[in-house]
Amino acid sequence: MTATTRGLEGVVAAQSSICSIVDGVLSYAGINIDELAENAIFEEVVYLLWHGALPKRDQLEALQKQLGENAAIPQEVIDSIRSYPKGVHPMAALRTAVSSLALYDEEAQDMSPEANYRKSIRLMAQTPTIIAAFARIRQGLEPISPNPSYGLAKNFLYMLTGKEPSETAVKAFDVALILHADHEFNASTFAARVTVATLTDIYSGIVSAIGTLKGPLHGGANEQVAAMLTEVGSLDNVEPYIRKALDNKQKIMGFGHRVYKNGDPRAKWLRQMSKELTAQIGRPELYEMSVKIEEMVTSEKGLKPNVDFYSASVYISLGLETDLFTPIFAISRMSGWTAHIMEQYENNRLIRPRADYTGPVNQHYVPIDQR
Ligand SMILES: CC(=O)SCCNC(=O)CCNC(=O)[C@H](O)C(C)(C)COP(=O)(O)OP(=O)(O)OC[C@H]1O[C@@H](n2cnc3c(N)ncnc32)[C@H](O)[C@@H]1OP(=O)(O)O
Ligand SMILES: O=C([O-])CC(=O)C(=O)O
Repeated sequence: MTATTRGLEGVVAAQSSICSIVDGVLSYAGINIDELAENAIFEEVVYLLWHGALPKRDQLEALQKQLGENAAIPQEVIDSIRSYPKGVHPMAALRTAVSSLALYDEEAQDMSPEANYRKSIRLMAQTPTIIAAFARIRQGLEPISPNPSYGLAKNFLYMLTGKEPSETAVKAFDVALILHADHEFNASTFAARVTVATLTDIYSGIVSAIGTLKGPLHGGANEQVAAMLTEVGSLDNVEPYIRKALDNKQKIMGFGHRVYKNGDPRAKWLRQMSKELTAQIGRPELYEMSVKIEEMVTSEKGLKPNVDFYSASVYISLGLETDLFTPIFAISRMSGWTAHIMEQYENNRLIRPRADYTGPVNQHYVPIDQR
């Protein structure tokens, strides 16, 4: 048997033509993420991940129309969301609600590529609606129906508040969605691929992915960064807070990465957005604290911020509740998860590694009274 690689570090598990990370450069279907963040809208990126090429105008308009038309969720799912305990984490609510979508999807078990594409559209369109509905229901408010004429970013912000979001907020949110859309074999995407490689349905793959993204070592880190900023509280407290955390060998959330050792190319975009947006809302200290944390963690540990670090202050600036940060990541990553699931089905082989057994050997069954 081959040597064990802890955490599968550096292991190439399959071929993929969706997303690459080469020498620290992140590209979707060969297009540098910087160009996409600068020029694209999220729906173009969704199309790019699903089809491997940017959409022409009519193709983009068709996708936007399909996403708009499919954004409403079945009444049964809304009713079930009403029954969830109000205090549960929104990622747990999302995981359950996405699972229940499958119960009302007549195509849930149809494994044809066409049906899986249609389900990908529905999952992409309905995820923001589920999250916004849960966020309102837990506050005792009525959910707001999606507006089919709005883009995905605008619609989500609108469904949360019932108010037309500002252009700045929509643009910032859209860029954040682009930056989080895919990241080759990250843990949640890999979980989705392992799941569907048994030839189970797409919903099962997405439920695995949501459960995996939730963890604080992965997508859950953005919420933890927000908690850290609150605990730090002031610029003066950064030094003692981070010193104590490092002395106690605590992980500083939003730092480090399995693949990027010289910095995450998405972080600079979020850093700049954090600078601008925190100034706009009159809370520049959130950015200043973040920069000071970065300086300290980088100089003491050599660790750079990942995508989750500055996204926290960006989302705080957009007025979003902190426990919605990871579900927002899920909205974006739904595009990548579904792209990877469809790619897995196209060229499937069961994913089944081996374990290096380290337990006792040559043991015997001992009757219960003699143990
Ligand atoms: C979207 C995303 O998923 S991005 C990642 C989001 N997660 C986080 O931000 C959580 C904080 N970061 C981490 O826990 C890690 O850096 C991970 C999980 C992202 C990557 O983990 P790995 O590739 O396994 O790195 P690993 O844990 O081996 O780190 C190497 C060393 O750096 C340390 N280290 C890594 N990240 C951090 C951190 N954020 N704070 C402090 N020390 C850290 C480790 O403790 C380890 O030290 P050691 O060699 O003395 O034991
Ligand atoms: O790739 C990873 O390990 C985590 C990550 O940055 C992502 O999923 O965006």
